[in-house]
Amino acid sequence: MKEKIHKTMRDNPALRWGVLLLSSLVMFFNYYFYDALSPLKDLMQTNLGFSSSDYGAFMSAYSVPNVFLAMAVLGGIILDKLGIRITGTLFVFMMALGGVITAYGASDMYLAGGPGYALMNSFLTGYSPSLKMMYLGFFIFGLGAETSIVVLSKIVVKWFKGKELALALGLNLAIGRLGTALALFLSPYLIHPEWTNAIWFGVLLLWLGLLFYIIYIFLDLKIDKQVKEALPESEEDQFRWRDLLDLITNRTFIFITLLCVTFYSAVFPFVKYAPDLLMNKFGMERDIAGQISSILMFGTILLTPLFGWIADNKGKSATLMYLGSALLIISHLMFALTTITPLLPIFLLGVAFSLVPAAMWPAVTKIVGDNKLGTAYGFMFSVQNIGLWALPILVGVVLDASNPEFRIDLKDQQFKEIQHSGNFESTLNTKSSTFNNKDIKFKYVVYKDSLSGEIVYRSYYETKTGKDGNYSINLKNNEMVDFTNFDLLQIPEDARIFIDRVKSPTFGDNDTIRLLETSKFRLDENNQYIANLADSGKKPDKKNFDAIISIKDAEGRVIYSESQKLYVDKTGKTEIKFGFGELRSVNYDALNFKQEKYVAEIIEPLDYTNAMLMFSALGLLGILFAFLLKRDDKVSGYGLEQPNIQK
Ligand SMILES: NCCCC[C@H](NC(=O)[C@@H](N)CCCCN)C(=O)O
Repeated sequence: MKEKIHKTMRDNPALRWGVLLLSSLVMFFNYYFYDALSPLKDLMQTNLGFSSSDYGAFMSAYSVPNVFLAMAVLGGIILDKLGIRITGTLFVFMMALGGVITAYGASDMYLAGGPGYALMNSFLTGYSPSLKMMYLGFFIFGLGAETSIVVLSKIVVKWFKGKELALALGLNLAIGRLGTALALFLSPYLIHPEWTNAIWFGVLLLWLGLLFYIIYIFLDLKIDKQVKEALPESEEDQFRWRDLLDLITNRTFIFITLLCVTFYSAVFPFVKYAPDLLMNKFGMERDIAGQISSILMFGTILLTPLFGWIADNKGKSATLMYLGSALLIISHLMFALTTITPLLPIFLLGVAFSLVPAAMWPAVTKIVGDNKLGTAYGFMFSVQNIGLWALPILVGVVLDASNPEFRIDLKDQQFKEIQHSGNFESTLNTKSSTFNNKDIKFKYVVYKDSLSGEIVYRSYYETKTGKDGNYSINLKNNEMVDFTNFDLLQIPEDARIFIDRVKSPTFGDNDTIRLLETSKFRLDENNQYIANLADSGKKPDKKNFDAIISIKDAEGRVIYSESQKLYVDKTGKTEIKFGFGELRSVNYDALNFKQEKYVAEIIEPLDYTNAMLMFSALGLLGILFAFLLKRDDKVSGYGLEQPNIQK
């Protein structure tokens, strides 16, 4: 008798791949937010008063629920009981909520005593209210994020089992990793005019993720109806405590789990510090540091499928993991002990981060079998999170201990002298010789007062150190002003405003067209000014255009200049809001400092040597577990060196 074939939505390729796209985008947003704050470490230090230890503690909050509440395991059990729709919505919502709380904890509204500030200020008073609120936010985000990864993987399995499952899971992970890469790349560009915009953008993506998940729910409802009619309910991949017991008594599984925790602890927490390492050790600009860090992730997107193919078709998974662990040590040691171009260790790390995951996750299926896979991954995630929790804290503590005096608080007298002469001399106070005879970059920050921590002026300087780490600089030659409080500018009566249209995004000074030059302007109380371009007869050809707006004194010296996108209406009017664009330069002497009111500090580059040695030591542990795994495989006969695809 001919068997009746039930076609379901799974058999429609467009729908199946559409579901993959939806779930992968949620994964993308999850990974994006996880690393959106990594290029902002120094901004949390200057704007929120974080130390490196505070930053590390905040970053590790993600893993607290997964370690102490074993959320990755518990989430799996909840998923079995409540199903994909309720569990997924709950946990994706937690991510989005956690994102809002994190961003709120850094916002001006909160810092000005907004809701929750007093409460957070009432306990553990040694820690700032911002740190506590942001910790809570990242905790809730982590609570949602790890279980969401389990739910999203389950969705992919649901739609692709018996079809292109390996490819779909690979793409799902690749798109997630793209999220990390893009966060590292994009966040440095989103800090203007307000640095917290980079966090809020990540929050926006998380809510978009929730919307996509809700759209998916309708498809899930429909397919469940179809599958119920077609097939009896499968119990095989449900969580069972007995499976967990089997797993933790399996030596090979324990070795691969230990490799998982040591390996991932030397990568994900490293990424949290990578942009800051590049800015401090190599004096890079934030955007370049973000771009170079993101190469690591972009590289894995290309290389992981390649190594996955090798493991599938040629085998040698245990050897690949061994090799990956060795590369990890080499790369971290390069960062710790050499000043070789960071592109090389980043590239090696990218290869390592492709080799190990490509070989590891499929190898688990050989050790535990398909029906225990959910439990095995949940357990591995929970153990892995111990490393993701401990390492950021440890690295932060090591950084603070190795750089006890990297902030130089300027005494009143020194501040006055700088106001007068601009000159500043010092010697870098580190124990290593990393900063001798080297181009370094440091930051100069002036705060309104020590209590509010409100920044008046912040700029970056480059100089060369001598053989003992000594350096001198003229702080009034502001090389790159990052922020200034426009309200404090003293604008002379005879000042002129200039509006120049930027012709191309990669402009030089000759690539601009002057649209307006006038001395007849008045700024209102919000520093706004409405200009009429029709008066000058040079209306731009577009409604929205990139402009440089500058204020110069009668001698033509720039007092203030920033880039902004302007909008011109039909009548030629355009509204300029000073202080909202990307700052280009400010004249230090025009800042109306009242000397007795301000406090200032120099922030020197951090010495990362010890922190990187710690990552290298983790790599060493990884190679030990990879060796034990490879040796054990010969005895246990799981065939980790055999191709995954049996011909
Ligand atoms: N099928 C398992 C895929 C795991 C991929 C792995 N992700 C993790 O291990 C997560 N527990 C941690 C993610 C933290 C960053 N969002 C990966 O290689 O990304």
